[in-house]
Amino acid sequence: MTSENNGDSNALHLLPGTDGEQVGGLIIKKKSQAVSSDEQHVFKVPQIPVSTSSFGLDKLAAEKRRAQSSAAASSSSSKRSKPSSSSFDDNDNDDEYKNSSNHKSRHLREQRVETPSSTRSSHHDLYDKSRLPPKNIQRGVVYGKEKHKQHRNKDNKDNDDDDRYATPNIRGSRESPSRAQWDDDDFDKRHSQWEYPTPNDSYNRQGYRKKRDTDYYNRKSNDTPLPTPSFRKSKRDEFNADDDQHNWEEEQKRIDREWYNNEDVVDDELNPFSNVSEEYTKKKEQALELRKKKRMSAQQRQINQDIEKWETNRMLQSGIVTKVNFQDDFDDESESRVHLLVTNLVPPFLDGRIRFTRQFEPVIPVKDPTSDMAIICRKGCQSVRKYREQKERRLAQEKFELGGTKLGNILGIKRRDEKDEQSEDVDYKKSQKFAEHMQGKNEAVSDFATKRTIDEQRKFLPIYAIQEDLLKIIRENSIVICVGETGSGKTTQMTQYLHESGYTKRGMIGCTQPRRVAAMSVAKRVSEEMQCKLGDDVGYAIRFEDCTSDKTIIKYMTDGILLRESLTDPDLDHYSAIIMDEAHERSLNTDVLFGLLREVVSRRQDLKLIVTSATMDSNKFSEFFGNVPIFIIPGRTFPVEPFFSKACVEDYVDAAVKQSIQIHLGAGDGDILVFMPGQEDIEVTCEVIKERLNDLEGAKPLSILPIYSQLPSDLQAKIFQKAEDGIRKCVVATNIAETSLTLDGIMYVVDSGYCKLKVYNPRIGMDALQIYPVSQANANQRMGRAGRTGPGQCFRLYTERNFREEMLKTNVPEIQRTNLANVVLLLKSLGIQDLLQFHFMDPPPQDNLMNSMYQLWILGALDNTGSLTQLGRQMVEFPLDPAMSQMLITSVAMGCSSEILIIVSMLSVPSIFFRPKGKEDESDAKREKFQVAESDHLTFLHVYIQWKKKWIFK
Ligand SMILES: Nc1ncnc2c1ncn2[C@@H]1O[C@H](COP(=O)(O)OP(=O)(O)OP(=O)(O)O)[C@@H](O)[C@H]1O
Repeated sequence: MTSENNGDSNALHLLPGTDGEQVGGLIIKKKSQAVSSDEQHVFKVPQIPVSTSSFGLDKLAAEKRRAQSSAAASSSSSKRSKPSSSSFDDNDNDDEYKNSSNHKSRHLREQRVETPSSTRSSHHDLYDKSRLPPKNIQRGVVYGKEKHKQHRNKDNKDNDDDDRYATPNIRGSRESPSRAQWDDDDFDKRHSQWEYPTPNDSYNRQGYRKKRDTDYYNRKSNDTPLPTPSFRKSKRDEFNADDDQHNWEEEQKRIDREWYNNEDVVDDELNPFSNVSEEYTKKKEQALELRKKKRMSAQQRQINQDIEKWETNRMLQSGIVTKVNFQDDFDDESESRVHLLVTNLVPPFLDGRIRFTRQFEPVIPVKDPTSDMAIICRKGCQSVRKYREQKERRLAQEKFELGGTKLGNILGIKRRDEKDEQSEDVDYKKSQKFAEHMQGKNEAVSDFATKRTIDEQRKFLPIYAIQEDLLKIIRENSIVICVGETGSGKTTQMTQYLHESGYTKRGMIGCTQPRRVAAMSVAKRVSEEMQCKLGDDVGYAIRFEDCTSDKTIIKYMTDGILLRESLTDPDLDHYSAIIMDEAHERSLNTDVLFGLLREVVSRRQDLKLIVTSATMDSNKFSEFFGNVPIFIIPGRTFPVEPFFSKACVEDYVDAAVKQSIQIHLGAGDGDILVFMPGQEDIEVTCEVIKERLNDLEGAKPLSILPIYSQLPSDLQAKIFQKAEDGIRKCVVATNIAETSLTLDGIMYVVDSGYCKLKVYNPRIGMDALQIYPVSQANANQRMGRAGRTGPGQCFRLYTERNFREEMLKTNVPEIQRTNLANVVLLLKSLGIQDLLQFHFMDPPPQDNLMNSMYQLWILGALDNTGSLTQLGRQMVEFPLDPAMSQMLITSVAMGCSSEILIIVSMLSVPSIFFRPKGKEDESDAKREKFQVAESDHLTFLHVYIQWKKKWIFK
């Protein structure tokens, strides 16, 4: 087009201005004027609005205008004659073009003669609708709105700039906006847009339609072909009366208004909602949505949610969708993500290059993990499980007990008799006064004890016969291993023999025991034999309880106490002789004491060390101490007959109950001692025995007594007392009654074959109490509790094959299976820097040792070289776990030592909260009153403070 224009004067298109004289519109300059030939062509952004046609229609229009003006000059009447379709179109288009600039004002509709139409117009339709009954009118309006909406929505997709690009109407004979023509406008009916001469890119249906409609309504009357008779005119003629005509006109106006309100209103001025902002509309829509939602009932909402969930689930299941709310999940993930910086801090002295022990592999306290007994103890006892479930159910039922409630009163359900409960109440404050209970003289039960004097009883013991030989060998050797049957008199008699031989003139005779109860009960027995008050010549010392005095010459104590004493008195100068009793138990402290005492004896020639042991360990002990002599005490006090189970017992509680009842009902006089692994087993056994005896008619009464370490001391002491009215006693105990304990009257022992052992788990750094089969040595010790004051029987709830093939000969030493933090701290404080140089009878495994050292390093007790720090040195002084002693020391700097002291003290004794059987709920409720939500430790402190307040008040 540009090349054409270059040499043509017509290339300068001057469009006429609005007043005719003024040149207006777009002026397209010749290219030669605009740019020099050598200048490079630069495309410019087209000016909008531009009314020129890219197809040269503007030029065509100009030509036509010229032709028109000349034709008009020749014949003015030709204007009125029916033009050819093309000329009419062009003329029409031209007018529209002229009016396009002020088209806004054209939308005001005036009443005028309607263009006749071959088909019914929309206006006509509306008129018809107005004549319908009101119901139909309303329906019709609604229908019209909807229909119109559809059109509008369709049209809105198109360009809105139709006013700017007001394309001339070139539709030939379609001059009437009739319904038929409206329908014909449908683009689908066209073959192509290009069928029409103006393929204006801004052309669109709406624009076209609006243009056409507005043109139609605003066209001057003389633009309408006159010869066509007016439809309205003919209608109006039908009204004869003036009133009718007036009504008709009013009705027409109303229809018109309605039409404007409902039809395609293109002018914003007429649109009452044109000034409404989008924001307002949005708000309104949201409010409407909300209202809709609110109206939905909760039930319906839930149903909808469920349906939605179900659909999502189906979609996921079918595999169409693999993930829903991926973005949400992602957000949640990012919100909950926590960045952790994990630093593996290892002290230099634990870098793996240094060896600390000769024992590298951990030791499992079972001979064969696939053996029957090992599997049974892993599975746990069925009776215990069942009882636990029943108990929980019963407690749940009790919670919903109706007695005492309003509903219960209505139904006539009475509350349980509170008086009965009160009468069962025990004064639990007295419970911890163990020593008081041990002060009174134990009443003899057996013939052996009742019919013989103490002297006679002593002389009856196997050890009495070899007294001189024993004393001789002790005199000649610093260390002697003494082996003898259970009950032969090692624990009670040797101390007295040494005293009688004059060893107490140079110092005390100390006797260590692995268990507290044993230390107390044996001291009590010896004090009786020596006819002195417990704590005077004969006393005992256990943690937190020292029952000795300046006069004490024979001191029974736990091995931990002697170990502590070795810290302050490394050569144990207070002692002239030390008996390490029950050495085969291989407690942690005993093993450490072995190493220490070995050194002490080498330094002190006057110190005598006697180690008592079961037969199996004697050689090992002898070798450890340098092939020292082994002294064997021949014979036993009374025979004990062992009975093995014929088949392997799975439910040891049930078997023990049956065996105990059988003994009680069928066997001769004598008390029963049942060995169980733990507290829960004991409780269940006691309960089931009681239940079954109650069910039996004519069964003799039985005094059932439990004993375990967490039981208050007064209840523990009950096992040493004679049962009321001389009825049979049945003691159900853990292995705390296994060694050194003499319960007068025990003739029958029932051994479950299992015990609980503390086993250290290096992965979690903690000790755990787990059930394991006992060793043969333990089984013999258990059997030995019978036959001390008379012949006895031992019922073993395992087969002989179990005993021989599945049980270890002796215990796995505690040093090989527990946390060693305290031991390491102790050894370091004793100056043993290199643990390899310490003489362990059985060295601890590498993992246990390393973990314990790491724990101490974390607590600040060891430095980077593995040496004891100042803090570590202070920590050794406390008979506490390293963590607790560190807490206590740190509290001084933080000014809260009095509070921490209380907490640590309460943590170091058996639990202060006692849950009596059958009163667990009551006990828990009382405990809750003291509960401090933040911490159990603060709960302890709170309990103490409350107790102190009450005590001061009293
Ligand atoms: N409280 C007691 N009542 C009656 N007799 C007792 C009592 N204590 C000990 N005896 C008697 O003393 C004996 C020796 O007991 P002792 O504890 O010294 O034996 P032991 O050889 O140490 O046995 P174990 O190795 O089992 O500890 C018992 O067999 C028993 O006859």
